[in-house]
Amino acid sequence: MLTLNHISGGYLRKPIVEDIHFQVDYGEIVALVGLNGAGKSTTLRLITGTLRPMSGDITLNGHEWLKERGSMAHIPDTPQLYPNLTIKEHLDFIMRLYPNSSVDYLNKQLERYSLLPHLEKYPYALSKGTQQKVSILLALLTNPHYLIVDEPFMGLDPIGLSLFLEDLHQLKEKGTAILLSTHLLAIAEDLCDRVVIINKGKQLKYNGNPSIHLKEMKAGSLQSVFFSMIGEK
Ligand SMILES: Nc1ncnc2c1ncn2[C@@H]1O[C@H](COP(=O)(O)OP(=O)(O)OP(=O)(O)O)[C@@H](O)[C@H]1O
Repeated sequence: MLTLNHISGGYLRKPIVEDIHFQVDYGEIVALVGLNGAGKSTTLRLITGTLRPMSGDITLNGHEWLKERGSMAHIPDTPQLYPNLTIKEHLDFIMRLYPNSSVDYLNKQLERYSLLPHLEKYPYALSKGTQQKVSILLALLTNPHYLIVDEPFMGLDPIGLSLFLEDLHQLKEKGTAILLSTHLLAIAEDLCDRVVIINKGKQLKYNGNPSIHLKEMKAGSLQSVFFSMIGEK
């Protein structure tokens, strides 16, 4: 499991998030939600190693983060593709780095996400949503034990969104621990097992718990619980 042990972190020595403490179990999908600027992306950057925690630590399966880092995949909010590589070259690169990736799976996914016409193109020639699909596929090909996804649903068209939701369900079934940040509370409510709320850099507690177990949530929708927890109407 992915464990955040009371981590704090930020930029230029200024803490943005403080004392964040929760876990994501294997086979579980957890959503990180909060208003703009609450600290969701900062928290995800601490987990993926783009930022170093100022205090606290992160463990993967009880081990030091660095030792297990290779089993984590990340889908950033803005696709980060290499400008000088075609889509096919990106895929070849990942297939070489992860020799256990399946060519059949790759071909199936290229077809499902309608990426076959784009293989010889460079990233700049693709729409944002198509770049997002490539970014998703690159992460899926690594067969991750931990998947960290920042705002995954925004650029996707309705077909891409439904395919990606299917893939997330499938990864969950296979036992991947999935953490995603989103503003789409209705999707989070449908898809996720638990929700962690961050407000102004602090993690809010729900009935004394570090997260909301959606199955056990009694009062109303996630949206109404979210608004009442952050103190908005
Ligand atoms: N690279 C950076 N340097 C300095 N401050 C930053 C940087 N990135 C984010 N911040 C600040 O950290 C705070 C939290 O930002 P963060 O991106 O983590 O929020 P978020 O919850 O992901 O917001 P959103 O929902 O708008 O994406 C904001 O005040 C933001 O201005």
